[in-house]
Amino acid sequence: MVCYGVTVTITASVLGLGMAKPSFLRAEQSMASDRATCGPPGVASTRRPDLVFVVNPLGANGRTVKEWKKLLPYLRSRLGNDCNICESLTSGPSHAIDITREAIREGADAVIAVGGDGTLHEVANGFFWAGKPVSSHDRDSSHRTALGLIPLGTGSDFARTLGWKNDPHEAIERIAKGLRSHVDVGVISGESGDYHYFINVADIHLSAKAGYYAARYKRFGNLCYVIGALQGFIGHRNEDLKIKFDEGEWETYSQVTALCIGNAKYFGGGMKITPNADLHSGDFEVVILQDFKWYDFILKMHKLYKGTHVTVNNVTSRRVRSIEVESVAGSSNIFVQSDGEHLGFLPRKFCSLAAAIEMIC
Ligand SMILES: Nc1ncnc2c1ncn2[C@@H]1O[C@H](COP(=O)(O)OP(=O)(O)OP(=O)(O)O)[C@@H](O)[C@H]1O
Repeated sequence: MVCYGVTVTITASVLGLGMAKPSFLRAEQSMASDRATCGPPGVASTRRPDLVFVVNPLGANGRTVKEWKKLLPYLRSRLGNDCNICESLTSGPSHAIDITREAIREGADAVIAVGGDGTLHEVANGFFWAGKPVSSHDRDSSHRTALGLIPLGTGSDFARTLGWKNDPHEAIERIAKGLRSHVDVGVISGESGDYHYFINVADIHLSAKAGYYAARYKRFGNLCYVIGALQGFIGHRNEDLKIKFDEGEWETYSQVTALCIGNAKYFGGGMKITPNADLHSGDFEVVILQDFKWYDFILKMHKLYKGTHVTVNNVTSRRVRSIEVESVAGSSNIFVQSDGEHLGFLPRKFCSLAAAIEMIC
């Protein structure tokens, strides 16, 4: 097995680069030190935890990898004595999914996304395969790989829900402490029968179209979301949508501008779009904006950032475990995005998977 594509070894113990076997995870069999700090506190272990860092070299328009390189000496000194560390740079979109699946199958203790929400999204997707959680070949059935995050992206919206600053040193401290907490994950299904997962916010129509365009302007930092929104407005029409909540009856929502499904609270570079979403609740907060005109966004922008928009006219908020959405007119061009990544178009179904991933918090 290749040690995850374009890979740089950090510790001498991280072996297996470009070799079929042994993999990097099997290479290190030494005993954990007395100062075991990379796993849950109080858990006695006879092995050093294996940590896989998945780095998007193009995250935040290249800033991610620059910051990461500066961080490496600190990472080595803080964790290298106690943990096996494997760094893996992604070679393109979706590569982080494959890296994560492989790492989990090989028994990694944690897979840590280094980058923005897109990288976190791909790593979270790597925890699943064909609708089921990925598990290790060799570790006992109680073993769970944890998901970690060093937020180094453009928006890094997921981290805001947890109150984390964009401070990589703080993130390394969290990893060193190794405290884990179960978080919910959303699963999206469509006509193709494939499953796709999200951990932050999935959204439909104008905001999803704006996100699609914003991705082209990441070089402008958070300004990309403004440019994306302006471009999204060109030719935009509010649409009537058919919605089914929690397997109930179909309801029609007229003139929907955007529909947002929050597993967490923020999107679009700091907009608190689903302010009551809770990663540990087992459900989503769904916020529907109806009949918004372009000037409504200007007038209500401050409310969207503060999360106080849910009480204004033409905004509905409700908690659901599942939601199915279709276009009334059968339009096949209503955008869907998940965690800021373009996913495709309606129809789609979204379900909450309670406590589906253990996250290093
Ligand atoms: N090596 C690569 N080459 C090109 N694209 C990549 C590569 N690795 C990952 N990607 C893609 O880069 C995209 C953005 O990554 P990421 O989310 O980390 O940064 P960002 O967009 O700057 O941050 P945020 O999503 O928080 O705004 C993702 O869609 C991912 O698929």
